[in-house]
Amino acid sequence: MKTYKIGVIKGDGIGPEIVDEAIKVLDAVSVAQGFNLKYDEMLLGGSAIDETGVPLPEETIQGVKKCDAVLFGAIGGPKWDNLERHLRPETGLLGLRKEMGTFANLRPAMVYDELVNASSLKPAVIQGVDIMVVRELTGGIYFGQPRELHEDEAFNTMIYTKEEVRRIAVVAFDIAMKRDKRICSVDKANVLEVSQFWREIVEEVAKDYPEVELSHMYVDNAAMQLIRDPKQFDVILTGNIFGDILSDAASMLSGSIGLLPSASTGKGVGLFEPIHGSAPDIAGQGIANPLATISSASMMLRYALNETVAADRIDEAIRKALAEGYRTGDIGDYDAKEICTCTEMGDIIADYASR
Ligand SMILES: NC(=O)C1=CN([C@@H]2O[C@H](COP(=O)(O)OP(=O)(O)OC[C@H]3O[C@@H](n4cnc5c(N)ncnc54)[C@H](O)[C@@H]3O)[C@@H](O)[C@H]2O)C=CC1
Ligand SMILES: CC(C)CC(=O)C(=O)O
Ligand SMILES: [Mg+2]
Repeated sequence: MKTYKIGVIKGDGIGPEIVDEAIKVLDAVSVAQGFNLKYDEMLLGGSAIDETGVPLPEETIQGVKKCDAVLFGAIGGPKWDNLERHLRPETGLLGLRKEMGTFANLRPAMVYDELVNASSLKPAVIQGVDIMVVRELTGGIYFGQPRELHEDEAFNTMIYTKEEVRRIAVVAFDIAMKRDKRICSVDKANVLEVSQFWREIVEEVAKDYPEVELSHMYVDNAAMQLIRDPKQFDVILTGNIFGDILSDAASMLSGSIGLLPSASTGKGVGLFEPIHGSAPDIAGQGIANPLATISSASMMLRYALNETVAADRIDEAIRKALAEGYRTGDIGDYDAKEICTCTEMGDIIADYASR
């Protein structure tokens, strides 16, 4: 029987709760589909600081390299807020992404038909929304040097090399070729030189994809257009910080940030994680929505392990649960038959996915 080695990083806050549910679902589909998953748990973020003194232990850096894919929850929280920057949990995640070379963060923003009433936007505006945000993940202002914090001033650097822009643009164009063949590249080229540079390179790459329609949009307008008329977008190609912000905004089309998954791919092993953070405000209460993480596990099966039938089973199980009115509290105001805990939602998806 085929066996895959999965790195598991539960993290902090709601991380352990939501990852446990994703594992439950993975176990159910792997039995149903006849393959084995072997899990190797690793530390990152706040829990790593507590146990080892650093947010990204060497053991984790080495451990992920030996896996077929890595499933990740989320890190961070107020407990670690007063540490110096290089010791903060988030630094560990940035470091891990860099170490793994996962420069392409794919963040689908889709609206489930079953949840068209879950958004504060009109159903006519959001029904059928299916956007793929392609976010550059290992460059830009989150990584640029110099970066310094002093008493009287502080600064960061937004920097992109030609190769960094080219390779993420290629990913976006390749994805667009399998979709509606439309890319909107989002930047701030009216103000930032780095965005002018970004545009020029994206235009260069576009020459190799004559079938793809390329447009450009400033990020402030893009934030507005996402809410005004999201269906105008197919693939959104953008940099690290803009993609981070726009994908959180796009989650409100779907109804909750607790629904949207992501896949980070690039040079080797992929990292699969929900787009949200560790939600310390609801951690430990059993009310987190595990669907974003369960969907991330589905992306892992599809993109990293090529287990497409198992991934389809999970996606269908999620739709079925939503269609039958099962809701966690974050989407509980809309067409709910039953409000579920995090664990109950995991049980339902695992059950449906295994049938
Ligand atoms: N990938 C990661 O590990 C990320 C970590 N963070 C970290 O997470 C911590 C909290 O950050 P926030 O800005 O509050 O963002 P957040 O995404 O953790 O939470 C924002 C809001 O969404 C809600 N929420 C998030 N996930 C949910 C889920 N699955 N089900 C139901 N509700 C959910 C939270 O309760 C909160 O009200 C910080 O330490 C931050 O640095 C933030 C973003 C990404
Ligand atoms: C916590 C940060 C390192 C990143 C972030 O917010 C994200 O990737 O969504
Ligand atoms: Mg974010």
